[in-house]
Amino acid sequence: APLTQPAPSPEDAPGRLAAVLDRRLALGVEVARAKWNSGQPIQDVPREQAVIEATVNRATAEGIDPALARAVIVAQIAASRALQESLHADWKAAGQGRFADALDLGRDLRPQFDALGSDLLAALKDAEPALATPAGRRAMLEAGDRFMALRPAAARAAALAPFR
Ligand SMILES: O=C(O)C(=O)C[C@]1(C(=O)O)C=C[C@@H](O)C=C1
Repeated sequence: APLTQPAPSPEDAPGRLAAVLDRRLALGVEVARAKWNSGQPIQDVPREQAVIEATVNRATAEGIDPALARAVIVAQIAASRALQESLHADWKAAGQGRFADALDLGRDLRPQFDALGSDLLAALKDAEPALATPAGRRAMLEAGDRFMALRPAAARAAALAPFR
């Protein structure tokens, strides 16, 4: 997020959730760089299934509506894919070479996704009551547009689809 982005206030649960969603997209940028170097496909279906299953199981254990948790994580994975595809298209058009400083997907990045998953569920649990109301969903969409303003439009739209 840009340095000018105000931090969400403690009582702003949709803002906190939007901030976590933007951090997840920031990880997607790093994944896009790793996969650009390795030539690995952007989509990894077994990994997606594992992330979704872990999220739904933990949500259930923590008293979060599992259907909400599933919809949110499925949307964030779609957003990450859209972001990575957009970046690869840009890099292809620009004739971008290999990145000298990309992180390692398995060793560095997937553990960061797993760690961020805890923050995502904590923020989702706090935002859950607001998200049950039209005003809360509106606040979520506004916060998402602000926090993800600099991400590709397709990624932002996919990330926010469950709140429309
Ligand atoms: O872990 C990866 O390989 C990613 O690209 C991240 C991610 C995700 O959002 O969790 C997105 C797309 C892949 O299909 C699998 C998982």
